[in-house]
Amino acid sequence: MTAKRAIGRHESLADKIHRHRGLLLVISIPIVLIALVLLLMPGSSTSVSVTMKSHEGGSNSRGPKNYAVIFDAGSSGSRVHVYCFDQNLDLVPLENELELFLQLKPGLSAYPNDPRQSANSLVSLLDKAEASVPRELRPKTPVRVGATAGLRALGHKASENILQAVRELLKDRSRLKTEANAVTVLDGTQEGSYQWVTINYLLRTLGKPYSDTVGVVDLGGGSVQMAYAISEEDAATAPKPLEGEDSYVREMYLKGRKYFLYVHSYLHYGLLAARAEILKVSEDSNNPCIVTGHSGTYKYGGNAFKAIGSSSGASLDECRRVAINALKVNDSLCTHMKCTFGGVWNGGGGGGQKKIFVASFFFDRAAEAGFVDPKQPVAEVRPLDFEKAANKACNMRMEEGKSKFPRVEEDNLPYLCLDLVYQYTLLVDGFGLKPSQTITLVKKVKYGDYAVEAAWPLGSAIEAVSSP
Ligand SMILES: O=c1[nH]cnc2c1ncn2[C@@H]1O[C@H](COP(=O)(O)OP(=O)(O)O)[C@@H](O)[C@H]1O
Ligand SMILES: [Ca+2]
Repeated sequence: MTAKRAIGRHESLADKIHRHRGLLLVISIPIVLIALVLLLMPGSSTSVSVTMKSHEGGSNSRGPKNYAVIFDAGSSGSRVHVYCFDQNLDLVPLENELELFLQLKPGLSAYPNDPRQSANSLVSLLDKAEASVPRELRPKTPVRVGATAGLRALGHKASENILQAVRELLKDRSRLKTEANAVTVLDGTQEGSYQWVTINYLLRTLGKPYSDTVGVVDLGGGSVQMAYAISEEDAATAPKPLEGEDSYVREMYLKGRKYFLYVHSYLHYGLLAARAEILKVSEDSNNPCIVTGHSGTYKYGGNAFKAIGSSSGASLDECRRVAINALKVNDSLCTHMKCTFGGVWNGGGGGGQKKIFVASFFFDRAAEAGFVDPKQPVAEVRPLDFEKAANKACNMRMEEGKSKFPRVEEDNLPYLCLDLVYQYTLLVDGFGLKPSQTITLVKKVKYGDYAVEAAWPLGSAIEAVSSP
């Protein structure tokens, strides 16, 4: 025994390798095979953006509670979400809600020439978010800032200056942990996949077969995303993306299952960007989408557009035609099996798109138009509800607005016909939904006794607390 131990202690590395060669061979064969498969995979898909391990064994080496602070630097406003997860990656309450959620307007991109002021617009959110994390956990708590369409559209130099100012703000003012790449412009497919993770996490469909998951649409101010899980066979036939675009399919491991996620983000097709596209068409004259009695200018992305209603009234049909043109639905660019619009592959449909959860401006406008209850977290509607409301909005005069649509914000009233027509057109002509198909408009998703905002930052938080 003693002799053996003595030998073991003085064994050289070469001896060890020799002694364990059988074991090493067994371990290395699958590693080499996996590496080969990864190398040979077609260029149509990128792998793992959100890795969420199954935590059944409670193998998380961190403390019992993990906080994450995620800033959503959206084109129309900035928001912060603070979440707290237990070891099983379940959300646990912070005080009496499952998240801290705060928001303000305008967004970072409203200060294109003043990076410091842009970054400082986050101070009040940062201070309150940090205060909600227990003092001793702050240095272990990741903070991320994800900017979306607003900074994407601003161009590289201006947006990088703003992000740098935000990095400095976090360093100077906060004790939260900033990982490398914590402050970035999210690419559109990342934003779409986080949104899909958020909603399916809250619905507890992650880990189930892909056809039990739900698809998501997120209509922001600057861009719109669609994401849904597809079969491995469909993923294999994904066309190559257009030049300069991200690939169509992301592979993700979530709760022990591999998903092939079709995801696409359409930059410049967000609701506020679409208003500009639609107003451009009429230049200095009347626009068929603007409510009668309004004459003004619409500002977007540093440009101003005339927004003048015709004295004979807005027209649903004419406005539809302009919106369809703006979407480039019948674009000759479509070289794939089937396209949505603008030459983009539609993902092939299938089980992961049977149920669609539609978020952000879809919910907000439906609430303002009065066909969903803003106090409810979700509402089941059909695209034709948008058309019906559009018909009413396009046929009113400005002075009737308050009585016909009491919930509409004053600034939105001249554009209510335009917004509702665009939303209907996007769903039906763009994404190819039937006007009568039931879809779920979502603001929040019920999770146990609570309701959580249906927004991409939760997907990012899940990644932040589950990555090594
Ligand atoms: O966390 C959220 N909860 C509810 N609504 C949200 C949340 N985040 C964004 N929104 C909604 O998204 C819309 C604005 O989109 P945003 O400013 O994020 O544009 P972007 O995504 O194109 O950058 C608004 O209707 C806003 O209310
Ligand atoms: Ca957004």
